[in-house]
Amino acid sequence: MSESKTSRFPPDADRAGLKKVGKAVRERLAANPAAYKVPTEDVELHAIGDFMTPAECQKMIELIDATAQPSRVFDLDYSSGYRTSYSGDVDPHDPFVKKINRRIDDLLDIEPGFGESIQGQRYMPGQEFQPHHDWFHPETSYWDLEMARGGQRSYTAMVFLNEPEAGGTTDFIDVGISIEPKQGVLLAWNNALPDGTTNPKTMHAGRPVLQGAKYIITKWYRTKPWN
Ligand SMILES: O=C(O)CCC(=O)C(=O)O
Ligand SMILES: [Fe+2]
Repeated sequence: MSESKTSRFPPDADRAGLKKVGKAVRERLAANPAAYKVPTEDVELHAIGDFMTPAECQKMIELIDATAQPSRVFDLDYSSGYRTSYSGDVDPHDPFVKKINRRIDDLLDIEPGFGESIQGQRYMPGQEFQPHHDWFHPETSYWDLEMARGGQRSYTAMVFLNEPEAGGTTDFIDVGISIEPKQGVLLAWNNALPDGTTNPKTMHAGRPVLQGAKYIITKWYRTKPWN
């Protein structure tokens, strides 16, 4: 990276916040018999089955279809092919969306204000989300902005709303884990290590859908109130 810039925020900004959120969620999920810990040392990754009912998933799919726009990954635009799904914030004031939001906050025991708005995504055949980290990288153009409005991304929660006929797995590339979409299943992972440093091994991808469609919701949590 040739660009050099001065930042108000060091690369490990938010280390204490990441450590604190990680500890709270770790304790919460350890006490939840419905939370299955995916067996790897590299990433704190849990799956919770039947987190949303089939009827709730269907309702969310309809909201996504009503709002979907080409996805943007910050300064990478749609045409870059990095993230080719359709996405959009489902209406955060909708009572149904609020209910699901509260349920995710409660599952993880993260303060409600720390979560970004739920984002819906729809992938059609050929569409994908290429390998990336959900945590913000210090050398990006939006680093200072994001550090100032909520801080680093701490936890990610994602729910599979349906099952594409082929493709569309969520792969943790460095860990060698590939997760098949299963309706109603929530995945949650810590973007940091227990010491509060960001975890490079959280690199993951939404692989191309080969047949059918894939619908998910994602909610990213910060370390401070987000707006
Ligand atoms: O579609 C997927 O499986 C991954 C989505 C994802 O990585 C995200 O929303 O941050
Ligand atoms: Fe992601």
